[in-house]
Amino acid sequence: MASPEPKLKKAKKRARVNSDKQLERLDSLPWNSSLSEINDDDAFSFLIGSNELEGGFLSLEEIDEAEYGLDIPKPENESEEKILKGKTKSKKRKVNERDVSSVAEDEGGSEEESEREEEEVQEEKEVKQNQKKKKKKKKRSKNKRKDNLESKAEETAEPAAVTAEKEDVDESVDESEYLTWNEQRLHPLLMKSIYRMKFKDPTPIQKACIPAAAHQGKDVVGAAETGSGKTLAFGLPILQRLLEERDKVEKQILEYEEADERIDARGFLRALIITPTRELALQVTDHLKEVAKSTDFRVVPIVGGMSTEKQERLLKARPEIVVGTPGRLWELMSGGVIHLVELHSLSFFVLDEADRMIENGHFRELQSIIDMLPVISGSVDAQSQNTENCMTVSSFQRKKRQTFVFSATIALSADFRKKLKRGSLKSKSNEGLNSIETLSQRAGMRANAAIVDLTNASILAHNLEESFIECKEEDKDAYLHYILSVHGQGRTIIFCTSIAALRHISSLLRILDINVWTLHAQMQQRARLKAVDRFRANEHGILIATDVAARGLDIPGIRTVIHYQLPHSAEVYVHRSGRTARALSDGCSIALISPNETSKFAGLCKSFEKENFQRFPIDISYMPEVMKRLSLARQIDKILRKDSQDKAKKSWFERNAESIELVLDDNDSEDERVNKHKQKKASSARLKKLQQELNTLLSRPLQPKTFSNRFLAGAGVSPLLQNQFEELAKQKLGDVNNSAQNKRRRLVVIGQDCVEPLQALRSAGQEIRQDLKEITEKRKNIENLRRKRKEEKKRLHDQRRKQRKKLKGGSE
Ligand SMILES: Nc1ncnc2c1ncn2[C@@H]1O[C@H](COP(=O)(O)OP(=O)(O)OP(=O)(O)O)[C@@H](O)[C@H]1O
Repeated sequence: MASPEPKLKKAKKRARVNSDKQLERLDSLPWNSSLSEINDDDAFSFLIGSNELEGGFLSLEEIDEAEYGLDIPKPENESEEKILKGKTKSKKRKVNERDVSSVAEDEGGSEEESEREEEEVQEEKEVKQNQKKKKKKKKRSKNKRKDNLESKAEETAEPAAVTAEKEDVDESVDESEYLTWNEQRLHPLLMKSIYRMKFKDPTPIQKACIPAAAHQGKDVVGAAETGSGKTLAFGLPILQRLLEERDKVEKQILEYEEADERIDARGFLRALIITPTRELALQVTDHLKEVAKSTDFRVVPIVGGMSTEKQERLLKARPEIVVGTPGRLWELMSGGVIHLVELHSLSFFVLDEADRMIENGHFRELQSIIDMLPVISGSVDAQSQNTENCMTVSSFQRKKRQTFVFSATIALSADFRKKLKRGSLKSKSNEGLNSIETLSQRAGMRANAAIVDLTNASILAHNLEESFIECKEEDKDAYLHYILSVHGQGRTIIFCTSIAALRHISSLLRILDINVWTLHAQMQQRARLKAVDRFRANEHGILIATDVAARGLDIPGIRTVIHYQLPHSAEVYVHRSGRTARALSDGCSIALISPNETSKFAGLCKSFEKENFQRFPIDISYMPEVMKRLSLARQIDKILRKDSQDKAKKSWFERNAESIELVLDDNDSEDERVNKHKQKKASSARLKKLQQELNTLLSRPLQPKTFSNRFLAGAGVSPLLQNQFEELAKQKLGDVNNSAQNKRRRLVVIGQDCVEPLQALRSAGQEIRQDLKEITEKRKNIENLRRKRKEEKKRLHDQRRKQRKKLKGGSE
């Protein structure tokens, strides 16, 4: 056996090499193994003081130092290891050393040895003096921190809501209004944010997820209706545990007096949150930033459509929480961006809107990202992999990490609800790779994950009133115009399935002097964000969007969602409709259903287990006027479209000619040129005339056909309508030529006190509630009738032909 002295010296030397920055850094990590000595049985006990924690944090043994480029000296025996555990134990260490050297003395050491000892004592003195100097310097800041921590320690004994850092909390906050948060035992800094955001109670999904995720360290599969606060259901546990970790480390410094001050849990990627759309990633980032405002944790979005260089710069600052879309994340990961590749520090992996992730266009990149994650011990996937592959998965790779999988519509995916009820996500071997279960397992979801399904049978938000309008395809524009002009209150989103339809209606509505913003995937990211921002800023804004806006977009005050075209799946319908009736508010959705969408609609109703939807009430007396305006708008649109197509065609020719240095000859004959000129003039005159006509119509309120001026002074005219007419009188209607000004004035509406669609729907009552079975039945009957008529027609036709043939044959 080697004598203890040389080893001791070696170790001491190493301990003195605290100028080695990397080592210092590792020492200061919150998962420093020295901390786990507090309770040897439970490496995490120092974090939460109990054994209930099942994962989420790393201990030093779990880090692959080589991956961090850290050259960490290997301890040769236990005593040495203790010394290496840093300055925090220098006091203990000195006692040990003295013991060891006294043993050496007893054993009778040589002169050389005693010289060495003298040297060591001298060195020790020097170190001591330095430390004393440092100590004085540090004392003041330490005392300050001690005060903070002591007060925090006292606070943790009390419920969080009562004890939130009082000095920082706005005095006007009445904490008694937030008592329901007590059970969640959230960190005072998080409670501070909750007070600021005025969230009086946790939502049901938050109530269910926070204890499991934050206090028991469990993985979570969460399903709850749209707008139910799922972001914070995973966001709060992440921040809670990062804060707990930070506090424990700080407490640790206090306990070990000479501990190194440079405790910095920052600088490692701790949480990676993946969302299917850029807007959602940005929104989740903002939401988490808002909650993390009082902490020093950084949240950064990594999404496509924005400068990669800028995002790389953001990542160089090593934020703890990254929220991103699969495409850009994978681009940076595969490009070797260090912060995204060093995933051994990752404690949380979140799939928001998980069911969307497994659809085409996301899955491949997501799978690649998941394959980059270190394998977790205890995960369903690891269990199966270990048996097959135990030689290749080394122990350091098996990390503790929590996986959260959330969506409003998880339960709609095949058999998922059954599995949720069974309480197991284990997939059958024959299931496709792109199922949520397989994905979750690959991401390291453990078998004992908490499964929280709070969705009701219909999956739809409970504050949502749903309705539909049955109409011909070509009448959809008229009904849309009706809803926006007669009711147009609050923010409205109109969803289209195709970009062509989006362009068509946005153009028509703009001609009808209705201000709209658009949002679709072919737009530049900057324009997309601008559209959302402007929509958000306008109380009565109208956004026409494709399904890029269907998921997650959280804009308060959206009162109405209109499905101009039905989506391809029930999930998308739920998410689209879920842009309204969020959190504590209500809202309504209106689906415009053309004859060839009826069976799709019936299918939707079936998946939501809904027998009946309400028919949206229409006052048909407005329709003649609506149609008149619409017809003018369509004509204008046609002319404008043709004009812009001609221009585009012309400029295309010119551009191409230019690129091959061709001088374009005007081949048209004189007659043709004159003709073209005449046509152009006629079309612009017609355009002007149509615009004038439309402006005249738009300059007065939309009137029902039966409306008569003699009712103006009488009862039955609402104050609002009265007001509008009075204003109209002032405006001098004759001045219709001043169209630009008129446009800005935008006097829409209204004969119904401008009731918003939800109100109209509610006040229309039960009478219009329509049994869907009845609708389908009716439609079937109509189709049968049509078929019979067709058959009859054919039969008659054949009969006549036969007769003619007969007659012909007879005459011959
Ligand atoms: N405890 C709470 N009390 C009141 N409002 C809350 C609470 N928690 C979150 N909210 C608010 O509710 C809104 C919806 O939250 P969030 O976007 O997280 O819903 P979601 O369940 O993720 O919806 P979706 O499924 O559509 O993505 C947000 O504006 C959020 O600020």
